[in-house]
Amino acid sequence: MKLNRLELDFFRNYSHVEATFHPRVNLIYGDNAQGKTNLLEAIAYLSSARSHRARYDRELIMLNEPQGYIKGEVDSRERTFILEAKLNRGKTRQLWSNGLRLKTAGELAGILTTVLFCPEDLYLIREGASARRRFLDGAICQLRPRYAQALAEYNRLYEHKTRILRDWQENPSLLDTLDDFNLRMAQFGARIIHYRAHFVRRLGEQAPAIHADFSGGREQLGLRYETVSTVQDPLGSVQDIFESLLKHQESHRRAELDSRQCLSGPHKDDLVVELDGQSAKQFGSQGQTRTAALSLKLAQREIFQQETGEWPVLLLDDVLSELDGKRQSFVLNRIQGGQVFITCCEPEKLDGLERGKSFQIQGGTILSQRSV
Ligand SMILES: Nc1ncnc2c1ncn2[C@@H]1O[C@H](COP(=O)(O)OP(=O)(O)OP(=O)(O)O)[C@@H](O)[C@H]1O
Repeated sequence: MKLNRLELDFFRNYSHVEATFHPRVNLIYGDNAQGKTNLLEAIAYLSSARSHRARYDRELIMLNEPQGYIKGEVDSRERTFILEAKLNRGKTRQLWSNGLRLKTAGELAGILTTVLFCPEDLYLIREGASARRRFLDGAICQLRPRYAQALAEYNRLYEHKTRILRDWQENPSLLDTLDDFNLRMAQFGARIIHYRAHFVRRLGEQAPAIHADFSGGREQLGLRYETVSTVQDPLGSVQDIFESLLKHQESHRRAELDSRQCLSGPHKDDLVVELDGQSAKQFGSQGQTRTAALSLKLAQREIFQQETGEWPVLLLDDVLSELDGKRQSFVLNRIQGGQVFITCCEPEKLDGLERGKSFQIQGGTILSQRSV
């Protein structure tokens, strides 16, 4: 998968820009607040009709303009696609693929897939378990639509059960439905654990090798999936997991009623990341946790490639700072396969680029571009 060309009109701070990209590495550089992230955001929007940092599409339209427009030429599945998105202030956005109007954003899936790494992802290792669950969920949803359905249903049940536990003392009749919610949460929870465990196993096959390359063989990355304590074998059958979840719910019933919180289920799962056998969260340096977080995303991309035969386009926003020279060189030159976009502020980083194209961004324009 690769993005050959991009055209933007009235998107964020770009009134009009056209760019032709390199099939491998594209380095987008410039001072702060010039439009580097905006460019990556436009590319990511073409893959999912969603922005990672805007809640509403109207934020993406240039201030005081009625419409914004994104157009990309993408090579994917041995064909060329022209993808277009028209963003309308006050109206829903419109999407096209090769001139045909798309009814839903879901129809974009598989044409242009992107894996985005943004500065917030640097905290993937250091933050609480919810950040790592989000990473797992996003990655598995990209590959398995059934997982997305199970997760949506589980979250819906979780919300309901949370309300029952919160209000049961004022309204005891709510407890009549608790067993039914527990049963259904165990059914969907078992599927979630099954998918997560298998995905973490795949990650565990890919990420350590990437991390070893990245760190010049100096560090060993280890991954462990932590789930509900009664689940002895998360890779086992969904039926066995289901029964273990029921047991856990039963043993926590009193505690849930007393604390009025939902304590049992995979909504408390974690992905434990270790470096040389020590918790990366507690002991990893800034550079090490960055490297580990990036290795996980790169592993996600490799798993996608193995499953579909296509490399997702990798969007790396501001990842080079705080990496030493060797680790920067890995990002610039040794990320396997597919197309990569990297933003940075320092023009010196260009010297480290062995093959690709660089774009200097200033005030929503491409001031200069150069191939190496
Ligand atoms: N809807 C919009 N209309 C016009 N300008 C916008 C809009 N949204 C954001 N901007 C402008 O875009 C600029 C920020 O661009 P962007 O986030 O791409 O910066 P950047 O080059 O990645 O900077 P940094 O290096 O600080 O991350 C800001 O000047 C902001 O005011």
